[in-house]
Amino acid sequence: MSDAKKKILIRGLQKSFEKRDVLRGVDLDVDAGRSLVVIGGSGTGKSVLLKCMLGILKPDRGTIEVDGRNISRQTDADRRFMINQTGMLFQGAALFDSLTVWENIAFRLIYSEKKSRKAARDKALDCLTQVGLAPEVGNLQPAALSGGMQKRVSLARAIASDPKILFFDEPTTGLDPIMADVINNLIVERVKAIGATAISITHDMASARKIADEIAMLYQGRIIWRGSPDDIDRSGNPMVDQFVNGRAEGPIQMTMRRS
Ligand SMILES: Nc1ncnc2c1ncn2[C@@H]1O[C@H](COP(=O)(O)OP(=O)(O)OP(=O)(O)O)[C@@H](O)[C@H]1O
Repeated sequence: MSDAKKKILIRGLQKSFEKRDVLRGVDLDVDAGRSLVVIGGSGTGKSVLLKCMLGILKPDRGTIEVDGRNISRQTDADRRFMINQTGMLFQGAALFDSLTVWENIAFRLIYSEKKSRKAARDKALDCLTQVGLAPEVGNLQPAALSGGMQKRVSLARAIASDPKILFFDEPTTGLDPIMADVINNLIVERVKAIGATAISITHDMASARKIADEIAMLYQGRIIWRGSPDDIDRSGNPMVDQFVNGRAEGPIQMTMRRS
């Protein structure tokens, strides 16, 4: 597929904070309808990369194109363009405690898309069913739910607007391995069902293997390897190998910063 057909095309992305160069020229792209997972150690800049794509952080240099439109200048129109086609599952589920479950799912439908409460509630309950929860759950407060149920609700909220792009930020953090697998399966199923393009960031390799069509590894501010989940165990890259196998010994040295 030529670059012009890419859903998201990132070239030469740089972002620094004071003296710390976090992104040093990231090149990354994803075809429409594919699922790309970015892996990398703690503090390598995965969240910074995600925030640049979401329009929360402005890159210092480089471009981010979505459907051929450069959104890296992050004008109000660029942000609206992204918000209108994006759903997001946040690391900590990030549900509003003061709203019921269905109101959380329907929030954007009511306040941004101006749907009636009835239409938004119907859609929210449908989304709840899609993530394997009974409609009655819609009337509960988020605090009454387990962590796994909260993630399901967060996924229901992410898909409620039928987004063309879905972002997943550490979707399995805080879940036991079995619930993590349930969430991974749901992500794969729902992303395929709505035909969205998905970008996830995680350091959970089990999750990456499950939800990715392609995995890219971020290290020292650049993408150092990219390939299919089947190829990652024979990447031939010592950094990838160390990360995938979770070894303390190897070329990647973890540094502890003292404040
Ligand atoms: N707004 C900011 N101001 C200053 N430094 C920041 C800011 N955001 C991120 N950083 C720094 O950028 C680096 C990368 O952070 P980031 O959160 O992207 O890492 P990460 O790969 O997502 O890590 P983790 O897996 O632990 O969440 C860190 O050193 C962090 O302190």
